[in-house]
Amino acid sequence: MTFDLKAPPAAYILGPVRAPACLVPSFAGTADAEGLVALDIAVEGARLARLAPAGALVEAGPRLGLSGGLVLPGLVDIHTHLDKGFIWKRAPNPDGSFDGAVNAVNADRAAHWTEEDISRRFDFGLRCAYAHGTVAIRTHLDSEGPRAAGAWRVFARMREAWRGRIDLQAVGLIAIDRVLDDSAFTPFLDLVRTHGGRLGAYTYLTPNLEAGLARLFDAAERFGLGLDLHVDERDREGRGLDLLARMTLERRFEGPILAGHCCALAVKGEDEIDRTLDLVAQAGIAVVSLPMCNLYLQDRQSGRTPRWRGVTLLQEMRARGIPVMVASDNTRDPFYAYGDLDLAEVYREAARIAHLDHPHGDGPALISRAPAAHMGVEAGTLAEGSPADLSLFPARSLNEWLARPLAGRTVLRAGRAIDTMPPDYAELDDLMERPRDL
Ligand SMILES: Nc1ccnc(=O)[nH]1
Repeated sequence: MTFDLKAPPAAYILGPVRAPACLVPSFAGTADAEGLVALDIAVEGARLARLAPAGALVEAGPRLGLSGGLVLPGLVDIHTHLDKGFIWKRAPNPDGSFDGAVNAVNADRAAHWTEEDISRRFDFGLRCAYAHGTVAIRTHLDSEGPRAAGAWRVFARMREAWRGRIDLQAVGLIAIDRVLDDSAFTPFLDLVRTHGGRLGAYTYLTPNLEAGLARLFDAAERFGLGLDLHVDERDREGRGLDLLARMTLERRFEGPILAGHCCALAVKGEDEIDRTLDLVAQAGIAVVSLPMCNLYLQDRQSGRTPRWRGVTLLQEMRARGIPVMVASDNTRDPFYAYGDLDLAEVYREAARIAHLDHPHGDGPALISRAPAAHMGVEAGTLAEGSPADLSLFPARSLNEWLARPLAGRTVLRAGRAIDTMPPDYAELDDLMERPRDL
C-alpha cells in the first residue's frame, strides 16, 4: 500500500529504511560497513512506536518502503548566530577576514538592528532550519551595548512562537576584554539571567584572558549558569583552550562547558596537543567545530592561498571521549558569506574537511545525538517513544548521501511531511537597502 506522508494514516510503517546504528540506542545487531542498520520504524501519531529489524513489523499498519533510504532523527544545531544572519547584502565582509567581520557587524548593528530587523531575519533563519529538518537550536546573541536588550526580547518572543517546532536556547556573547568592564558586564549578566541563557564570550589573544575567564566562572558559579565560549578562533597563537581546561579543573567547576571553534589547536605541536586534550577530557569540556565558517575565515590574506584550515582536532578529541559536535555558526553575514542552517550540508562539508569517513563510525552523532545530549533536548536519536521527527533521504548509503547535493529530502514533523522549501531571499529585500553613509 502506498500513501502520502503529507496526510499519513494514524499509524504506519517506514521500512525497510537505513539509519546510523549510533543513533539507534536499542539496536543490538551488526551494522554494515558504513555503520548503518536496516530497520522498520512504526509511527503512531506524533511518536515512534516501535523499531525492529527490517521486515519484522508485519501487522502494524500500512507500509512505505522508501527504497531502503537513509533516515536521520531530528537534528540539533548547537552553535548559530540568528541575530546577525542574512545581512550579507547590506553588510558584506570587505576582505573575508575575522577582523573585517567584527567591524562590518558592529557598523551594521549600530545602523540597523532594531527589534523588527532582528525579528524578521531571526524568523527567516528559523524557517530555513525547520525546512531542513532541525528541531533544536542554540544561538549566540551579541550582548553588549544599547542593542542587547532588544535582541534578547526578540529571542524570548521567538522561543515562545517556535515552541514545539524548534527548541531554542541562547548564549550571551561579548568580547572577553569587555567582561572586565562593569558597565558592560553587569547589564550583560542581567540579560542572560533574566532570559535563562548561558554565559559566553569570544576569546582572542589579550592580557585580560585569564581575568576575563575568571569573572565568567565566578558569575557562572554564583548563578548556576552554563558556559559556552568562542575559544582560540582568531589567533593561531591562542592557548585559551588549555587555560579554560586548567581553570575548570582548579575550580572543580561542575556546570556544562561548550568550547566552540578551538581552531588554534590544529597548528600546535603534538606534545602540546596531547597535554591540552588530556586536560579538556579530564575537565569534561565538550567541543563544537564550525567547519564551514572557519574554512571561510581562517588564514585569509589577499592573494594568498590559505594553509590553516580552521577545523579543530575532532578525531583526536573523539578518541579521548571528549563530546564533539559540528554546527552551522554564521549564515550570510560578515563572518560567513554562505550557509542556510542546513545540518546535512554542515555534516557533508565536515566529513570532507575533517575526514570523518573511512570509517564513518558515529560521525552522524555530531549533528544529532551529541548536541541534543549537551543541550538536554529530546532529539537526535531514534528510539521507541521519541518524536516522529525524521529526515528521509533518497540515499541507500552514507556514500550516496554525501556524494550528491542534498535534493529530494522529506522532513517529517510529528509523523507528517512538512514543506521543505526554504524561504525566499526576496522576503528580506526591504531590509537590505544600505544607508548612504556605509
Ligand atoms: N565566528 C564568530 C565569532 C564571533 N562572532 C560571530 O558571530 N561569529
